[in-house]
Amino acid sequence: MATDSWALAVDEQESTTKTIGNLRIMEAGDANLHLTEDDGDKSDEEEKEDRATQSLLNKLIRSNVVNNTNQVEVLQRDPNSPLYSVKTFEELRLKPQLLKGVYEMGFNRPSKIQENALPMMLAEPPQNLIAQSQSGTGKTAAFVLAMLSHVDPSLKWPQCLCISPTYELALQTGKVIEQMGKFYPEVKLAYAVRGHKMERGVKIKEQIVIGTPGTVLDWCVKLKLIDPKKIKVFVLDEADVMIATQGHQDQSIRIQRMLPKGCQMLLFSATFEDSVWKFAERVVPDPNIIKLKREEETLDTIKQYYVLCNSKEDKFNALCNIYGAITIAQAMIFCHTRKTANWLAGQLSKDGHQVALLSGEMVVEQRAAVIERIDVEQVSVVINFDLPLDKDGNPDNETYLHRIGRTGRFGKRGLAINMVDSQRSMEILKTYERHFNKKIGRLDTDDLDEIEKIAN
Ligand SMILES: Nc1ncnc2c1ncn2[C@@H]1O[C@H](COP(=O)(O)OP(=O)(O)OP(=O)(O)O)[C@@H](O)[C@H]1O
Repeated sequence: MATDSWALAVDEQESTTKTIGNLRIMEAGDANLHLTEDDGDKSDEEEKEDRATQSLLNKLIRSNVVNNTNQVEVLQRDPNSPLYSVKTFEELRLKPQLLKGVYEMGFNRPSKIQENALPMMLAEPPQNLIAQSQSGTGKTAAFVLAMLSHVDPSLKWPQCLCISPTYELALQTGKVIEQMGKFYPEVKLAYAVRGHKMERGVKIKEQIVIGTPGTVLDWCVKLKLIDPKKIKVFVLDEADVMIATQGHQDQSIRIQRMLPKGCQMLLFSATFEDSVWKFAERVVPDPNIIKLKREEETLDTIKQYYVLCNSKEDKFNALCNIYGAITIAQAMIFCHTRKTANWLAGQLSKDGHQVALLSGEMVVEQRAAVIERIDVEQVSVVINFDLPLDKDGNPDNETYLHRIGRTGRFGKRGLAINMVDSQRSMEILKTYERHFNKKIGRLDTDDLDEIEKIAN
């Protein structure tokens, strides 16, 4: 990212982020059409698993930092100490090889959360920190930089320990460490994750260890590969996802208890409900706290319409008419069930469209592969083949917002079309209209001139 595009470009990320749980896309080749399906009921277990999956998918589709215009809230442990914030990476006096790594990653200046978090994390003596900000705001990059800054490469034992809720998330963070530390090859990284079989008592020489709580605990206690007393920086990432997984909370606290006094404790979370907060306070004593409120999205740059239909065939015809009348770079289509999504994908493919399907039945790797091939910036039209509903069948404003929010980015005007197939769905549409206080006009898809007009 040679320009400041990261700062402009990314209000989209959170919307993508949020919706990924029920965003299921279909794909073939360089598809220009994505079909998504939201499956209704989920058990608690599935919900939990979804959180980690969602978090991983967010990371995979993101290439930019989320721009957030809200003010950062900083609560200092010692309110009398001066509050430092930086506008450049130079001000942090990083090791040259790390600064080079940062620039090589395309970072021109610290993100909003980094402006405050980095000086705190790099201060001497080390300060503890609890930081909360939505996904994509630069938390991972911040703590990776802090870990890399604190290690002494001449010492051949673990000095920084980072725990993540899942194997895949740990690998993703590991990748960031490797990228940022590209010009600092003396610093080595070990992965304490399942499948990485180690022999008892063989000491780990790598200075940074990243892993999941269970394996890290084993490496510290059972196998004695890590001496927890020598850890200088402890990072607990994705605290909200962490506590959603059975057992992780206790394991994390057990690890934290073994660390020496004076070890820097850092905890990060995308959300901050009470349970996360209670957990954070147990893990991080005397913390500084940094919070960045989530950016609220608006639908101001998006033109919204509805189309009256009687059946799914009718909806399909309407869709074909829309495609016939306007040029659509990429569309995202949301269906309520897998069955509808499959059926529609078949119909559209027959009609010569390139279609990509993301569905609940796909495993995370498949979904990730699909997502990586989709260019969210090219999405100019969002179609609710079925209106979003919560699991009780009621309107779901947040999902509506996040679906529609995928279009109309980067100053372009976006287009959102809702298919309405019953009195009930009309009522639901009206509630969306009232909630967002934005008119949703009727579109007659039999009138090609009219469709052409809305695209201008
Ligand atoms: N200062 C920066 N300038 C430009 N890009 C940045 C900056 N900091 C981070 N990024 C990029 O922004 C994206 C999000 O950053 P990061 O992963 O650190 O966010 P996060 O808050 O940890 O979110 P998540 O937990 O979902 O990963 C990444 O692609 C990262 O490379």
